[in-house]
Amino acid sequence: MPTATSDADLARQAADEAGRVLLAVRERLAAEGRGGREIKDAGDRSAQEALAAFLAEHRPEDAVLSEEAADDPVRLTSRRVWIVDPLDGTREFSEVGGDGVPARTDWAVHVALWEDGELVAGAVAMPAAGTTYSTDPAPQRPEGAPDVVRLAVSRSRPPAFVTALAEELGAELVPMGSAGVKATSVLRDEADAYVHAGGQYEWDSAAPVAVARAAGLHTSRVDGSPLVYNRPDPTLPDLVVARPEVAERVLAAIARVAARPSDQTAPTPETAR
Ligand SMILES: Nc1ncnc2c1ncn2[C@@H]1O[C@H](COP(=O)(O)O)[C@@H](OP(=O)(O)O)[C@H]1O
Ligand SMILES: [Mg+2]
Repeated sequence: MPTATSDADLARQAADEAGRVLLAVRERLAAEGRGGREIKDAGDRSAQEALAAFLAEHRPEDAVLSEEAADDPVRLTSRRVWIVDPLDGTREFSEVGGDGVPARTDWAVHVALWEDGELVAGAVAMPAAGTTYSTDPAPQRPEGAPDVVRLAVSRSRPPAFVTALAEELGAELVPMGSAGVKATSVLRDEADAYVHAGGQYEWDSAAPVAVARAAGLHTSRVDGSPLVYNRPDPTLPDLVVARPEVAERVLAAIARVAARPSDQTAPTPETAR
């Protein structure tokens, strides 16, 4: 159905729709006493179905690259490609508390639009927190330079490189799940930067990076080079999202850690591609 809805609004609507589905699925399965694996799988599947149906209805001409769908090579010759992660922070989504009630809010739905070489719109929904960020209207960012940098880091598998970076910077680590939650934690003033290395895919960072850029945050690879999307190989193993006031400091510290000759924690040429 053709509409006059902007791509940014559509991204937000799509992420919110998948978020509603995810909340309902999680509540139902947790009430039935199902385990983490079942909740993960049902979440991935139902959010993928919701996003695929939504995009097919509203933007039928566009290609889609999704974590949860087979990679269709048509995206490599398409002008417009939606890059989506139906459920980011799958582990946190599936965690149920001792009382049998799911409690974690650090998981997200990512919906980004790539057009002619650039990310042009996107949304990151945090359904359990009742918050959705989109590129338009752009979120506000906190301003000012902190004395002690707070680095958002994976709560389940913090990369050794980021632990070494925190020591180099004298930074505090703030653990949480989901790449989208970590990137937007800078907007919530819970962290000043999100640095990741060692493995990720385009869908993990496309929407978070689109939203972060719209808010005026620094975004790049760990070597400072630009993040490039819709490549034949969707591997995109590292990134930096940072308040502009700390970006130079963080990138300089990353370079020092990476330059340590015997440091096994530095991103290798492969992971820092
Ligand atoms: N070394 C690695 N290799 C591949 N993917 C990784 C990774 N480290 C983190 N990720 C992905 O990045 C997202 C955020 O992870 P984390 O919360 O640990 O920081 C997760 O996405 P999914 O939940 O969509 O699988 C996770 O799978
Ligand atoms: Mg992901």
